[in-house]
Amino acid sequence: MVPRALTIAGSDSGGGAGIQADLKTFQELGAFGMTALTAVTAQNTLGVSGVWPLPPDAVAKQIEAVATDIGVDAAKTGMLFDSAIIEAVAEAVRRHGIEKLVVDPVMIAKGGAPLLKADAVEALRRRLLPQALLVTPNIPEAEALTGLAIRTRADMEKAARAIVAMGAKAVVVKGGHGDGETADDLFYDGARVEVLSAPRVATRNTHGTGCTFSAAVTAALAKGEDLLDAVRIGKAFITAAIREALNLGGGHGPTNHWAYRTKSGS
Ligand SMILES: Nc1ncnc2c1ncn2[C@@H]1O[C@H](COP(=O)(O)OP(=O)(O)OP(=O)(O)O)[C@@H](O)[C@H]1O
Ligand SMILES: Cc1ncc(CO)c(N)n1
Repeated sequence: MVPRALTIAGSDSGGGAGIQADLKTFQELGAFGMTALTAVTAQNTLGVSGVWPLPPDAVAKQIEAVATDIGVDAAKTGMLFDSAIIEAVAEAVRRHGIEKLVVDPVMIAKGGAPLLKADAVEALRRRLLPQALLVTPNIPEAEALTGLAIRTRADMEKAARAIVAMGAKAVVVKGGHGDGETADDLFYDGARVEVLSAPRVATRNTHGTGCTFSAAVTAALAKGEDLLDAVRIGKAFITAAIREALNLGGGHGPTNHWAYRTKSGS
């Protein structure tokens, strides 16, 4: 069987984040990629200059079109923009029985542009998290979801436990925004805590790191990996992509989506 992976996310014209990052990652990992577009952004490495959301019905219809014909082994969500789109996605995921769902709770782009309305955090928490196999917040997103301040490893774990208590089966709180020697992510599935660690790369080319990581986990899940193995594959994929970053644009450049394939083992 061909592994089938769906991304429900926004378009990044710059190609480093959003559905573009997701499709490239799916392809690199040998999963057949499909998309349900939530919004179009005009964006490059310097920032976001425009956002045009799609009607919630258009998002639901895209999910229905692919789920009822091609089938979905695993799906991820990225930029969802507002609570009406979140409601439509939550309902479509439930109706089509998509069980391997990775929720990347995208809120703010690297340059500070909002990709989710402030009043939609509640809808994310109430409607989508209970359906998630995995939620992948960065530290500011974990703080917004839980209301906790996160400074230490113990704080990351406390937030992870709170997110699982909201109904998600598992969570990875990503430590990319820290400043230590290593970029450490904390995994919790209601039973065990695992820290995934990689050397921190000194670079500003980190546009789309979160999208790429969650897409790699989704592709691995579509291929039948179990959850913690899929998260480890995601970590290896993003670490290679950051280490071999492409120096494109004048701001936060994209990661290198082919590095895991071409550089692994080196
Ligand atoms: N400089 C870095 N060196 C190594 N790993 C990093 C670095 N920055 C981020 N990572 C890793 O990349 C993954 C994505 O984490 P990050 O916190 O950057 O996501 P994010 O903020 O959601 O990204 P974005 O919003 O730009 O898509 C995590 O595994 C994190 O540890
Ligand atoms: C469309 C889109 N989704 C997600 C992110 C977060 O990196 C972004 N910058 N743009």
